[in-house]
Amino acid sequence: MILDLDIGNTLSKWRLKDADSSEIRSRGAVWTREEWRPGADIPDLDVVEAVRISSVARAAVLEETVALLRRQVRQVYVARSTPEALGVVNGYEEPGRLGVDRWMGALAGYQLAGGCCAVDCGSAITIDFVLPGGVHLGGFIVPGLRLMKESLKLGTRNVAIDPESESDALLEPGRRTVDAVNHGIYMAAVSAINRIYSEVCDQQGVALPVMLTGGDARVVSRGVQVPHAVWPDMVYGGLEASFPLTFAERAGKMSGAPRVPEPVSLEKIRAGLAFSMLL
Ligand SMILES: Nc1ncnc2c1ncn2[C@@H]1O[C@H](COP(=O)(O)OP(=O)(O)O)[C@@H](O)[C@H]1O
Ligand SMILES: CC(C)(COP(=O)(O)O)[C@@H](O)C(=O)NCCC(=O)O
Ligand SMILES: [K+]
Repeated sequence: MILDLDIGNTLSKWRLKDADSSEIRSRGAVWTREEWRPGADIPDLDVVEAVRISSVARAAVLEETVALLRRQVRQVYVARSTPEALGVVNGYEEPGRLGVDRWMGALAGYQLAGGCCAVDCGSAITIDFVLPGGVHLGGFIVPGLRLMKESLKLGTRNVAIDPESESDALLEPGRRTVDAVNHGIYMAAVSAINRIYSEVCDQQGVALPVMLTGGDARVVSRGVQVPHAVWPDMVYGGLEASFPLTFAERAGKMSGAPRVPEPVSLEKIRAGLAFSMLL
């Protein structure tokens, strides 16, 4: 079995992948807000022959985790943001400072669709761009839905936006605090994504395929106007591409990769931007 770990600022996600059949056998998440207890809730390591890790937690947490895993698992691979990988050139002035979850997402997106806009809706919402030739432009970082809500300190942090709610309903002015907050932050997040996507495609003269991942991907998806795919395993896809272990992975296959819809034409994107400027 292969254990894939995606340690984020809010949740540490794991999945167990069968190295022979490529099937995902189990998955889970550990709430890791303030501190991550290495090893907690992680499946039985006896069956694990390799671990792949993407972590944006504090360095000490990662070190502790790796030390603990190394005692029981022979192969431990830790992803790092590098100046170049898999045909993608990191756009950061200091490539190592790009969040490794963003780098994994960008690599996975490029492997799947060529140039892409990779959006990760977690503690933060990150929006990264890779051009068809593999140039990563850098990206945008916006507070995530939960962070925005918490920062208001209005006691609404634990009332989540209903993932089934129509984005039209979320456009209406709220008539109680919880709705005003939920509708407000939702609009802040999706408006930012829609606008940023259009601006960058316009600047670069290319319509890019869009993919969304992260804990809030499903709800954010309802407000993203352009064609896009939701890809819960996008960060894991970057780990598979960076450290291919199975036959399928060596052939470039990432499990759970979605079909990515064709982007709308650049003319349409530009018309949309021009229209919003007139208002
Ligand atoms: N069941 C859930 N538990 C925790 N957070 C959830 C859940 N469902 C959706 N979320 C949202 O997902 C976010 C965490 O997403 P995730 O992509 O795992 O973040 P990170 O990578 O920053 O840890 C939370 O901030 C919250 O807004
Ligand atoms: C921006 C992030 C906090 C997002 O992390 P997440 O919301 O997935 O927990 C993370 O990618 C990070 O710590 N990045 C380093 C700074 C940067 O990417 O510029
Ligand atoms: K994120």
